Amino acid sequence: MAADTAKGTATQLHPDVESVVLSEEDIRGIVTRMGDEISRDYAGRNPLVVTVLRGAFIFTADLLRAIKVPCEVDFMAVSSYGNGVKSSGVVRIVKDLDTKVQGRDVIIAEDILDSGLTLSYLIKLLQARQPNSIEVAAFSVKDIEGKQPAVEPRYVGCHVPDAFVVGYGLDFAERYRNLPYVGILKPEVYS
Ligand SMILES: O=P(O)(O)OC[C@H]1O[C@H](OP(=O)(O)OP(=O)(O)O)[C@H](O)[C@@H]1O
Ligand SMILES: Nc1nc2[nH]cnc2c(=O)[nH]1
Ligand SMILES: [Mg+2]
Repeated sequence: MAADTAKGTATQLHPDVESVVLSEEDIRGIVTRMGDEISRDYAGRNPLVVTVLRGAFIFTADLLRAIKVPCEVDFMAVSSYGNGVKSSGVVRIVKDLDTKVQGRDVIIAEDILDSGLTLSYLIKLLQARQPNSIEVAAFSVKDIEGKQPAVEPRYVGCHVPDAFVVGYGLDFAERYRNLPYVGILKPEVYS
């Protein structure tokens, strides 16, 4: 099966992927819309986009090019899933920002909001550095039945089902980040 048939240039579906949730074309539309929203809201300002490595590196690269107002970018690396499909419950800072956050309009760019642990932790950490404002741009939010997200991002790209998804920066044990689409990983790969 092809992962992106709409364009005619079909991408081959990875054998470990059960089904496609977002095609390359879907992703392009989502990121363009998010860039437009941010450009409108931040006109006349110079936001600092904080990329949450590693997962958000591809999303941020696309989002920055969709933002039409001057902006800066810096990188923070955190990890809580390690090589598994369940959060360890502990967010580990692997790399901190080089840029001063005090007085800045911060936009945290995240690839996925799942349990919300990572974003809750980051918001608290960056709030303590006294930014002028802090908002979240989440490319995807996982819909978990009966559970309200712990964080409400100002900018939401899309909702994904309650399954372990990979691609477009999202990994399992560091693999699949390079898939140009987002798909559900076959459970037999991790069970
Ligand atoms: O809402 P949560 O349950 O906290 O999950 C979301 C986080 O999990 C993933 O990061 P991971 O810890 O796998 O590190 P990675 O970005 O290096 O893959 C993802 O990139 C988010 O940052
Ligand atoms: N790759 C990946 N990382 C996650 N981190 C939290 N949820 C997910 C998910 O569904 N996929
Ligand atoms: Mg990961």
